[in-house]
Amino acid sequence: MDKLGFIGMGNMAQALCAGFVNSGKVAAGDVYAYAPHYDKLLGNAEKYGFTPCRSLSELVDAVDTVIMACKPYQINDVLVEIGEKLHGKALVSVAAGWDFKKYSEYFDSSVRVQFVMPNTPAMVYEGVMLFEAQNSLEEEERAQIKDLFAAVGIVEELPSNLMGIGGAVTGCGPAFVDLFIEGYADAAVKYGVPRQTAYRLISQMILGSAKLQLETGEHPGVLKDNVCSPSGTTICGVASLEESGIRSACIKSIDAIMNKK
Ligand SMILES: NC(=O)C1=CN([C@@H]2O[C@H](COP(=O)(O)OP(=O)(O)OC[C@H]3O[C@@H](n4cnc5c(N)ncnc54)[C@H](O)[C@@H]3O)[C@@H](O)[C@H]2O)C=CC1
Ligand SMILES: O=C(O)[C@@H]1CCC=N1
Repeated sequence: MDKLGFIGMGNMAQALCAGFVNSGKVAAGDVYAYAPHYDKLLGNAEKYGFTPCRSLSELVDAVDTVIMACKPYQINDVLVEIGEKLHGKALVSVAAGWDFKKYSEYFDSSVRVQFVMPNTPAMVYEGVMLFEAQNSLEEEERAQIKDLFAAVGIVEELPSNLMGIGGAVTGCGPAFVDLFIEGYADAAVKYGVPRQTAYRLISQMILGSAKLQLETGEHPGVLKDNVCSPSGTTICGVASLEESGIRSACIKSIDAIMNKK
């Protein structure tokens, strides 16, 4: 993989591009991007150092590996326009729902396809990069692409049938955690903590709690029990969250994604 081209330069593409370039895995000069609003693309090109392209065709001609990072509903039109040009290239798609099977309806094996479900913490190298096991990349090329994505987070391989639920939890999940940060910051502000201090304290608390679970491998219930002193304050908060059905709310949020038409 010498040159990398993004189709779409929105939130997810920017997180990946920033992570890839800042980690030193790819030189900014080897990254290209196309998005329909050229002025906006130019602004991002200045910010991240990639080369902006005026058309999809110009982008595909310039690169060896294409990262499909526009909205899922836009992909059909993109493929109608430049599908033929993708023959002989590697196509890494991060669009929800566009898995290997779906691309097989459009391409024969001359387009080498890999579906990856990333998440926005890639921007700070703390992402989760889910690789669909079924793919048609060449072995060495896949190892290189995995290595690239490993620069922005952990890489996990999942069978096709688990990519949907995996992506629901890790791809959408950052937004749910952000709601949690916002909610607890509002509570802290209510009791007098300045807002920016509140965000700093709460985000670090979440980061630390996640790290503690990852590094100890402890069951979350055990870690929760370690915070709840008998007759203490935490157990009162836990009881209140249980009354609000916190775990059920989490499960229902994923049901809502899985049942989306
Ligand atoms: N935002 C996230 O956290 C995650 C997003 N994804 C996937 O990434 C993809 C992009 O999502 P976001 O970055 O959030 O969306 P976004 O709306 O921020 O970005 C979409 C980009 O596509 C461009 N675009 C629009 N029409 C186009 C066309 N016809 N041809 C080429 N580019 C076009 C837009 O100008 C924009 O740059 C989606 O398919 C989504 O499923 C996957 C995992 C996480
Ligand atoms: O909301 C979305 O459609 C995308 C897919 C995963 C995260 N964001």
